[in-house]
Order: sequence, then C-alpha cells, then structure tokens
Amino acid sequence: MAKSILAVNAGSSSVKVTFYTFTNPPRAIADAQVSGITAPPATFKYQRGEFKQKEQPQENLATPQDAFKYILQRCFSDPELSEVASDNDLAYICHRVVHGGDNFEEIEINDDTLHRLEALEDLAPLHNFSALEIIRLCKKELPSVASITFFDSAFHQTMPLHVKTYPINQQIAKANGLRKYGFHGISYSFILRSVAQFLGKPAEKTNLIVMHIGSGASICAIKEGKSIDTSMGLTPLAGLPGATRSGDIDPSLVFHYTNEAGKLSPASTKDMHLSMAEEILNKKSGWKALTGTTDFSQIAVENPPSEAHKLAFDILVDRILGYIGNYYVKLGGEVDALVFAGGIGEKSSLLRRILAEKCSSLGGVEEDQTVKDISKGGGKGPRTLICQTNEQFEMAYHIVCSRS
Ligand SMILES: Nc1ncnc2c1ncn2[C@@H]1O[C@H](COP(=O)(O)OP(=O)(O)O)[C@@H](O)[C@H]1O
Ligand SMILES: CC(=O)OP(=O)(O)O
Ligand SMILES: [Mg+2]
Repeated sequence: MAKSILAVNAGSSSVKVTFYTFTNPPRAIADAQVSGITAPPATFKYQRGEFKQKEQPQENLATPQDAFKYILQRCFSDPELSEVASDNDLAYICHRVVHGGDNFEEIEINDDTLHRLEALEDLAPLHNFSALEIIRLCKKELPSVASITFFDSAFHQTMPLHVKTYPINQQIAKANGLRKYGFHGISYSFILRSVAQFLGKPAEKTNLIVMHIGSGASICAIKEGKSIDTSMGLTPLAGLPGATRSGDIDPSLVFHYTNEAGKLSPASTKDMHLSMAEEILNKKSGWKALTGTTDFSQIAVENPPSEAHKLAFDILVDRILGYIGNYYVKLGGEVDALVFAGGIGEKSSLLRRILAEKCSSLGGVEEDQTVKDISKGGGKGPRTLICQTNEQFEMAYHIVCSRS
C-alpha cells in the first residue's frame, strides 16, 4: 500500500492533524483535532470518511504536545483506519512552524536544521516551541519518517523593504534580524490559490485583503498574488488582538504596566525564557484579559453577557477596520475580494455582518464549500468571500508537488 502524509498544524489554541494519500491532489484519509487548549476542557474532533466524532477527553490536554500525543494514539489505534497504523505507513510528516526567520523554503529536519530552528524559538513564543516539541517527539517516536517543516513567515518574503523595516538603528536591526516577518502564510497561500481559482483568475493577477481571524489573528494585503503587507510583525504579537495577545499597543506601555516594571527580573518559564512583559502581552492579554474567556463564540453574540464582552468585540471590529482601510488604499482600491478565514472568520457570521456593514463605503461588501461568496451590493466594489482555510492541505500539496 502506498504510504501516507501526516500534516501537523500546531496553532496557539489547537492542534490539527490530517492524514493524506500521497496523490496529486492529496486526499484526506482522516482528520483529527484538539481545540480549546487555552479554554479547558479541550475538545477532540475526529473525522474519517463519513464517520464523525466529537468528545471531551478524560485526559488533561493542557499543551499542544499532549494534544498531539493523544491524537496520534487515537488515530493509530482506530481499527477502521487501516491505512495508518504505525510509522511504517507514513512517507512524510509536515509540520507548520510559525517563525522561519530567513528560511523561505521547506526544510527537512536533521540535527543541524533542528538546532537552527531552535535558535528562533523565542520569536514565536506561543508557537515555535510547541511545533519543535512535536518535531522532537516525532523524531523519537517515529524515527523512520522524514519530518519537513513549512514556515508561516515565508509567504511574506515579498513585502517591500520599506514595509519590512522598523525605523530603528539599522546595524542592530540587521545583526539581530529585527524586522517585520508576518505569519499565517501557509494559510494565505492556500487561500490565494483557492480564491483565485474560485474567481477564475490567475493567482498572479489576483488582489485580495485576507483576514485570518482565529486565536491568533492577522490580515494580509495581496497584490498580484504577492504579500505586500501584513499586520503581524517581528513576532505574532503585533497587529490585531487575539485570544491571549494584546496586538498593537504603544511599546512604552511595557515600562508603565506597574510601578515596579523597571525593576522586574525576566521571568523565564522553565522552557520558554519569556520576559515578564512578553509573557503578559502574549499569554495574559487579549480576550482572556478583557472577558476571562479565550472562546470567541462567547463574545461574538447578539446579546453579549457583559459590557466587557461587548468591548472585546468592538475592539476587534475597530482594529480590523483600521487594516482594511489601510490595505484598501495600499492596493489602490483595486481589490478583487475581501476574504474571511480562520476559526472566527469562518464561523462568526455576526463579525462578518458587522464588518460588511461598516465596509459598505467600499462599494458592497457581505457553508461547506472551500470558498463561498457572501457579497451584497450588486457587483459594485470587492466581493466578500469566506474561505475554509486548510494549512494541513497546503503543506501536503507542496510535498506531493515537490517530491513525487
Ligand atoms: N461559532 C463561532 N463564533 C465565533 N468564534 C468561534 C466560533 N467557533 C470557534 N470560534 C473561535 O475560533 C478560535 C479558534 O480558531 P482557529 O483558527 O482554529 O485557532 P488557532 O489559532 O488555534 O489555529 C477560537 O477562539 C474559538 O473560540
Ligand atoms: C501565527 C498565529 O498566531 O497562529 P495561530 O492563529 O494558529 O495561533
Ligand atoms: Mg491557526
């Protein structure tokens, strides 16, 4: 039997895993995810063909590594999933790694490349560490299978220099790699291809404003198939707020957070070496700080349970609008579509409706297909689309295209 591809997407609140056939295009054999890692109890969802299952595991799945181990054990022990019962059935494992630094192409993991990626761990504190833990686990538990990493940041390498550059001392910036990188690029790459196909245009002639709104949220301006700007920066903290992230703030806020702030010693968690400020802004801010929940489905409701929930919703709408206006102007008003994606972008019709209403000045802005048209406005202005993004597919597709 032909071997399969295992694609792993460790997000900040979820681990999504899909097994694919080694065919062009890859076909999903089974799909498993653990979501709500930051809002326990976590939920396990499993799909194999027509068979669907959803449950709350007894085990405490508090980290992406726990979630991955659990998923693997569930899939390998499913008697109906005969295609993948052990590492012998796998040709490749693809891993989404959020921060790739100056690596733009996929990388096959060996001791040397793993060390190089370990050097980037601090730059995506909610992501790279977990992805690398999963890679280390695969190396140990599935040693015969090659692990290939794909980088979220690679898609944004086309951003112009004046967009990528922070106006700080350039010697220090260059020596330390301090620039805008941008993330969610595997998702943007999938969305660009799917939406261009849907619109019947070549990707290299397609202009989009894409919103990937999940536990981490970002927006990307795509001109003629290339990223020209995106809201995340050196790290995924910049730009829009998220489940536990502040998004953009005045950087000086850090020095005024407490009277003691200047005196704090760095709080290094055992494995991640985060400074206290980084930890607060990455893990203790966003929806969690405002409302106590990281579950946006409790916030995006017609009658919010508290003023704080309403405020959280209004903040997200306001920040997204700021970027849409910015990118609409940068694209010279030539936008084929505004695209909603990511857990919140795909599922919250309320967020989409409010944003569409507020974007009506752009000329008319408004489920189980990959791309769905929800435009209103009689053909004036950009169309509004929902795209069910699929980072696992994107990685498997690249493997099939480049290695078969
Ligand atoms: N119906 C819904 N309405 C609003 N938000 C939702 C809904 N369903 C899921 N979400 C939110 O989507 C987010 C997860 O998005 P996802 O893109 O899967 O996250 P990750 O960052 O882990 O990849 C969570 O914050 C969850 O609360
Ligand atoms: C980059 C990022 O924030 O990813 P996610 O939304 O999957 O957490
Ligand atoms: Mg994600």
